[in-house]
Amino acid sequence: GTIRKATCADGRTTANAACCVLFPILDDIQENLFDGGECGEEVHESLRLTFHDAIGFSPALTKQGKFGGGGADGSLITFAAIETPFHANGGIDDIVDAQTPFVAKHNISAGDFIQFAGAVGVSNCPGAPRLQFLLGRPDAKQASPDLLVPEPFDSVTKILARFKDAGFSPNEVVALLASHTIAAADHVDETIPGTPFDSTPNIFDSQFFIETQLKGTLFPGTAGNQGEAQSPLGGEIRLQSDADLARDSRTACEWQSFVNNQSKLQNAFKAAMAKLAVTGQDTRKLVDCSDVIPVPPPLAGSAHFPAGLNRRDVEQACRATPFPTLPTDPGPVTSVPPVPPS
Ligand code: HEM
Ligand SMILES: [Ca+2]
Ligand SMILES: [Mn+2]
Repeated sequence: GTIRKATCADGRTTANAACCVLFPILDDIQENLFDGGECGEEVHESLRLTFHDAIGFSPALTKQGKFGGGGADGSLITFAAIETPFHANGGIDDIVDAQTPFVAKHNISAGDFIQFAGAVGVSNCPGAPRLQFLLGRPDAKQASPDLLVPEPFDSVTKILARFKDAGFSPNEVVALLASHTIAAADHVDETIPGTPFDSTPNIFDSQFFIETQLKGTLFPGTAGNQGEAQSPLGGEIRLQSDADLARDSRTACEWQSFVNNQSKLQNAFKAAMAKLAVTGQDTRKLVDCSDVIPVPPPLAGSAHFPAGLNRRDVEQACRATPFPTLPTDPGPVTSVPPVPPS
């Protein structure tokens, strides 16, 4: 049949007239939440929020006759008073507080807003895929139960079991963790807020998968923090869970496969995020508004070992395939600067 496009009030077009409501929200959040279209702190936190909202979904609990959570239903905003104090949600109150006025101001459910803001935010990051966005999640009726969000001190077995319960395979877990390429931690080591997980926290590249495979040699701040492992670079922080997933036989080869393979990285993250964003939702009732999401800028830079490090620093964990050959960044060993708060 003919593809009929809707022309919205401001002249922009989208596949479905129901999606027109999103353009004013897009403009508002780009300007007033993401500081004019940056891939910075608010984008990183908005992406983390898509996960913490969606993963509140447990068919295993439902089977026991308990409420298993509504998944990507906006409960983290609607029932913020209950969910933000959960231990694994540490620090999430910042972005919940920042997003709540936008939900109130626009005619959109909290569940839709969280996933829309995540998809728009990711589009500001060079090298990212253009994420899918479906519109129409109903309001959450109940808060998520506690203990469904993975912790950085959980074992690989526990993490994979939690994701399996929510519907995700080990390969999908690894793909979702590409999110940590545009990420920093404020609360793992409270003395060094804004410390990134890779050397390029504003670029959606494979440096996270390279740098997590390097031998850990230092703590960027204090030692002894729960859920932290040694990192290979000053100014960079490593989660115990990321260190373990990079080295576990169930996940190591998939982890390594993203190194210097931008198209696989983009496709796998896009597919896994499409699934995450509708966790617990009836997709037959949602409208595809993906064409409202901006096209991300292309990748800037290419895969490399950070200055001073090379393949001898790799802790090879995938037995099937050798680590890809990469150049070392020229120049003296440097320390990664923090993600500025804004
Ligand atoms: C094994 C699963 C995971 C664990 C244990 C985990 C743990 C963490 C921790 C501890 C932080 C630091 C929070 C802080 O101190 O500020 C963090 C940050 C982040 N996480 Fe994860 N995470 C996991 C999976 C995911 C997934 C699936 C996504 C998204 C799809 C995600 C997106 C992010 C982002 C974007 C940040 C950075 C937030 C910021 O820069 O403010 N994480 N994660
Ligand atoms: Ca990066
Ligand atoms: Mn942060």
